[in-house]
Amino acid sequence: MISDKTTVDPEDDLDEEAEDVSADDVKAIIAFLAPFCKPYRAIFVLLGLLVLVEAALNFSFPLVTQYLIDEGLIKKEWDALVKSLVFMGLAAVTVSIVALIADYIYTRVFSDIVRDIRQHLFNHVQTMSMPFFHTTPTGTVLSRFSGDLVAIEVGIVGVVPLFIMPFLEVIYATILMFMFDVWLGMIGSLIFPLILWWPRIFARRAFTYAYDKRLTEGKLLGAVQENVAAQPVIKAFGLADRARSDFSILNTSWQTIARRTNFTSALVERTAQTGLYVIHIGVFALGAYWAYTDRITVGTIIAFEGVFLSMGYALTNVTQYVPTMAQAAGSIRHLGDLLAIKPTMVDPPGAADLKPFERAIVFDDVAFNYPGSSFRTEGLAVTVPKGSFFGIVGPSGSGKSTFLNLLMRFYDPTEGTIRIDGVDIRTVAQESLRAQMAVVFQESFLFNASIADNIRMGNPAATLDDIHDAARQAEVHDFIVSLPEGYDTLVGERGGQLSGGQRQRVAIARAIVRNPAVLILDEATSALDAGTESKLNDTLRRIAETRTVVSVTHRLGSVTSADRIIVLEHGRICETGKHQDLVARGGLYASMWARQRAVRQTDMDEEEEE
Ligand SMILES: Nc1ncnc2c1ncn2[C@@H]1O[C@H](COP(=O)(O)OP(=O)(O)OP(=O)(O)O)[C@@H](O)[C@H]1O
Repeated sequence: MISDKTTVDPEDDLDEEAEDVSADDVKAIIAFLAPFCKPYRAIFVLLGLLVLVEAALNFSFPLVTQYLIDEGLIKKEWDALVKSLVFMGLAAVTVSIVALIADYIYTRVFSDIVRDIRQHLFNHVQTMSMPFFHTTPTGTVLSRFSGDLVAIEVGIVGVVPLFIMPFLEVIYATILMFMFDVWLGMIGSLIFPLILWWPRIFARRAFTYAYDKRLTEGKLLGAVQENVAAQPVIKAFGLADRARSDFSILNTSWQTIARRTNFTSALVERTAQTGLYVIHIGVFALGAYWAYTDRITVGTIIAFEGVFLSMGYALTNVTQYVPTMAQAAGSIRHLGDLLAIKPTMVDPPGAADLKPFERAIVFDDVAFNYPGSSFRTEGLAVTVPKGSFFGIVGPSGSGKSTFLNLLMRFYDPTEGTIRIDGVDIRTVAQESLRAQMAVVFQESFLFNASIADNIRMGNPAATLDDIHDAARQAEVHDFIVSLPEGYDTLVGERGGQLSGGQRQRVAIARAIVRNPAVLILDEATSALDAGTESKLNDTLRRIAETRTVVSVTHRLGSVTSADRIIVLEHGRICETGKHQDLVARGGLYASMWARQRAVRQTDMDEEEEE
């Protein structure tokens, strides 16, 4: 089983060798698409029938043409003339109607299938555990939804008009050519090696260039993405000229590659067309001579001519579709790889819900290390009684957020257990565990929605009053009502329309409205000014009276009233106790406290001097 610790390789995004389709590729395409096509099988049967009707009518046209010319025009038989013209008229109308219905059906059904694949992929990503998101670059996941899905869409939307129909056309055209005249049929068949193999001389090179072009386009997009994200740094450090010149170098290299790619692609088409012309002239000259010497009829050479040309175009379509199918096959492989990744944090079969929190959270000699990381936390043995205010402090990188990751079961301990009211959290449904918790993360991520909606995400059942109340407690209500749109204000992408402190307070309101049994704060007040932080700390202390609060912080001032504080250093608990005890002990906590007080004193002195 592949676990979601496995990363999806971004290099897989492009398939240099994907200009051809092997039998395995075809099998893989069918195996992948079959479950998505299954719900539409009745429509596929109908589509197959329509395509066959269209093909059969197309097949009859050259035969009727031959009959019209030989019998109706050359022998001047009125009956034959009328019959063939009426048949042609009716057939043309029928073919047009049938083709139109088939077009409607296949475009509709294939867009349904692409929609289903996209939804399936999105649903799958929702099931992934946190290790997947920590180890897989965002761009890689995004490219599955953009480049790969587009390649699949282009591949499957083209399958009827660019593959199935031309393929049928090639079959019946070959039969007709031999029916008209075996020798002409044999000469006409020279078109197969010509169109199928000749362009391949250039096709490989064209494909390598196209691969280079896609790589360069990827780099260009990456450069634009980085540039937009880095605008504050670019402006502040005056890096615009450098950005322009870096981009221009990349853009010029794209232009060179694009020129080569487009010309080579044109060459591929041109060689096929030139070959077609050469054989066409040969066949036509020979046919004309044989018609002149009465070896074949005039109707035969004219009908043969039409069949030969349409077969040439059909073959060209099929050959040009092969690389499209190859790209789709590569993309299907990428999606298959992603879909094969299984979540690592799964609920055991029939896992019961965690009962409402009653007594205590216990870390029983827990140890953990991130996959592939040298950081290790161990010896975590703590008890957080219900209703307590629990502080976690320590230097940067000491493992504070890791403690929270374990508590929320984003990761499982490698040793020891975490129990809530005596129940190992690995044995209960994850959703029920997290339903009792609310978190304010270090990065206050807001969704691109209104402030009210962002707060409501904490609790979909919250009324407007609940939302206002939570915002009041988070010290952000006054600010929100001062905005022209109030609670309906859109916060922009990632909450970019708000300041860091405002975002943080909206995130705190989102956690409060959830009314959780356990409130988890990861540097929840880091972006706030001293005044707001102190008011918010009062709120958090009040909240802690009725529920459990686990707070990770650098600012020791926020945990002075904690019932218990643990001090982490290099992943281990080095001190534990209440604020006064820890200060009195004179260890790491005391020195951190002294440093923070000294900084605060200096700030206050400077303010007084001003
Ligand atoms: N997803 C991850 N994969 C691998 N290593 C990680 C991951 N997350 C954190 N680490 C590593 O684990 C160590 C502890 O990180 P953690 O975020 O728990 O520290 P912290 O005490 O919260 O730090 P800070 O105060 O700077 O937020 C760090 O060395 C970090 O590099």
